[in-house]
Amino acid sequence: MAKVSILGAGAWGTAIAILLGNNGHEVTLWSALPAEVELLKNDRELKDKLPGVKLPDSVIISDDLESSCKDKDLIVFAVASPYVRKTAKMARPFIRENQIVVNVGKGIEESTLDTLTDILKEELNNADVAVMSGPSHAEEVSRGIPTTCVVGADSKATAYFIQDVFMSERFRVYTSPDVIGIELGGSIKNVIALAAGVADGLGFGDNTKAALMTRGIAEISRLGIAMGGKIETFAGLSGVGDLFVTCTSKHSRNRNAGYLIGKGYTMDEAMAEVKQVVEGVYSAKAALALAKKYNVEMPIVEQINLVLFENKSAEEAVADLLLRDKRREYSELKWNK
Ligand SMILES: NC(=O)C1=CN([C@@H]2O[C@H](COP(=O)(O)OP(=O)(O)OC[C@H]3O[C@@H](n4cnc5c(N)ncnc54)[C@H](O)[C@@H]3O)[C@@H](O)[C@H]2O)C=CC1
Ligand SMILES: O=C(CO)COP(=O)(O)O
Repeated sequence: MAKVSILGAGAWGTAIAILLGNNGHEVTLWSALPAEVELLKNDRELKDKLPGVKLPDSVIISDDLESSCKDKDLIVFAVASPYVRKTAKMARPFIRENQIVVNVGKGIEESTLDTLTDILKEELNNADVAVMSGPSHAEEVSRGIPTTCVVGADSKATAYFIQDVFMSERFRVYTSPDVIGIELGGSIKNVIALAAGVADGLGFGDNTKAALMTRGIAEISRLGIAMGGKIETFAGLSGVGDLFVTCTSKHSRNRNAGYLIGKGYTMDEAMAEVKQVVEGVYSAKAALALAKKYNVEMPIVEQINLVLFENKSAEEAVADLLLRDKRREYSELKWNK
């Protein structure tokens, strides 16, 4: 059994603590937020986000970062993306050489365009940093609903180790060397899910949703490949898999925020209503900046940025998407005559 610490005790960190506690590991769940620590210590349950699911008795709740990081086989970063760098800086003095760390958050830092594994590699410079992602809502993982994810790591040994720690009869883990592809799939699907939610809020139908998802994965793949990701990853769990779940699930924070925006809420009102982190809002500008940097067309990402940050009406954005210049579905496919 492994000694594991989870940094970040929101919905996802807590669901992972439940999974790994039930897998028989020695688990510590740490948070920087005193209210979160207090709540979990008192109730052994994240009542507002995962009601009715208790933490296993063995899981230790902590607000002490030093002891949480000391002598651990694995450190899981489950922090909302805007706080990953800050948390990594705080943890840095306590991270030993070659410490295995896995990011399970999904986002891109707006100011640097770094992925979350980039940030962890920079801030924890002696650590062995990996990523785990896939279609995995905390609400379902915490209840033992069958789920699959993929772990990306630079070394096979690290990927296999993390796979062993997480695998259970209800949580299947695949491995991959494509760290950047997994990071981008997980982050940018949130931006597409906002658009899918907007379409739902406007009262559009399944055709619209399927169009956004299909053209959305085309955008994600184009950017991901330009940045060194592999096409297979975007057809996999951290590509279409996560896009499907985020664009369609009642649990999705991004889809639900988009839905409210489609109904006429402002971005801030929608985020306040959803209450939990809406990562797509933080990643939208970064995705657009990456598209420009890598000279890749991302029209859905472009339009959702205009809706979120430039007050463009959602109806107008949809019309502009449909009336873009005519083109082939995939420019790589050519006629012989
Ligand atoms: N909720 C889910 O089903 C899943 C979430 N994720 C990803 O995991 C990450 C965390 O998501 P959730 O747990 O859902 O979010 P959440 O909103 O429930 O919790 C975010 C957590 O970030 C930390 N945090 C917030 N403000 C902070 C601050 N000022 N300083 C330091 N830490 C702070 C806290 O521990 C907080 O609970 C996100 O990147 C999300 O995309 C990935 C897979 C599933
Ligand atoms: O990434 C997630 C599930 O895989 C969670 O994000 P959403 O809540 O927006 O779907």
